[in-house]
Amino acid sequence: MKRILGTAKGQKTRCRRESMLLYAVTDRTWLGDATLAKQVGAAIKGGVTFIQFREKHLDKEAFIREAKEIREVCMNYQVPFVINDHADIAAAIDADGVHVGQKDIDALDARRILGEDKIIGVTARTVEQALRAQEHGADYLGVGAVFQTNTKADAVEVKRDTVKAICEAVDIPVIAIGGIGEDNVLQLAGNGLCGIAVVSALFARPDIEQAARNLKRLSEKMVNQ
Ligand SMILES: Cc1ncc(COP(=O)(O)OP(=O)(O)O)c(N)n1
Ligand SMILES: Cc1nc(C(=O)O)sc1CCOP(=O)(O)O
Repeated sequence: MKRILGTAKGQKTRCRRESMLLYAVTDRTWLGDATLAKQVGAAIKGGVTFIQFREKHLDKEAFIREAKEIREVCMNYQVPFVINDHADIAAAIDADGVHVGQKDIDALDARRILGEDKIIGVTARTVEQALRAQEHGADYLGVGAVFQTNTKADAVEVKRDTVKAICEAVDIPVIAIGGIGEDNVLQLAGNGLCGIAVVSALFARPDIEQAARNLKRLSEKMVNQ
């Protein structure tokens, strides 16, 4: 199947702004009897535009097996698929890219591992981190936590002024993450964000497809307000 993300060298089309509108980060906490592939499928059907596979408690073998399964789902729907933290695994399974934090490998090293065509996302919590990530070849930034969250134990709050300053400082797309839900997404309007990244507002919900539909509509409104 044709990949949507294959680009000529140097072209900045690895990561389209529209793809950043509703970014879903996986989490098995609320799986129940479902499979993650099924949940991700429902999220995409509802309008999710980007998937990050983030699984902190799987051993390497299970991680790779599951990541390959989710990659297939994303390929079928032509939705970008990145792996959290592990650039080597992203390369090994031909994911569309990797998302790395400030405690992970640098974007420069991720680029060396993955090559020119892959997406590299970086977490930034200050303007300095954002500018360095952009200089080092990041394709987009995740900024958070913009609200209180129970999903990431070591999340650190990022103030709204900082979100805005980061969006103004860089040219690459910036998305917000952390505690975002239908009730507060519109509070993020006016900061220059390209979209939102969510975990529990999708995967903890009984109807993931409907939750995605609601969040997509609100995210579009937030970005355009
Ligand atoms: C889109 C997005 N933004 C931020 C993060 C957080 O990354 P990081 O700081 O590396 O923390 P962990 O995800 O590894 O706990 C993210 N994953 N995605
Ligand atoms: C993966 C992640 N990173 C964060 C950060 O602040 O960098 S917060 C977070 C979890 C976001 O989960 P929820 O949408 O359920 O609040």
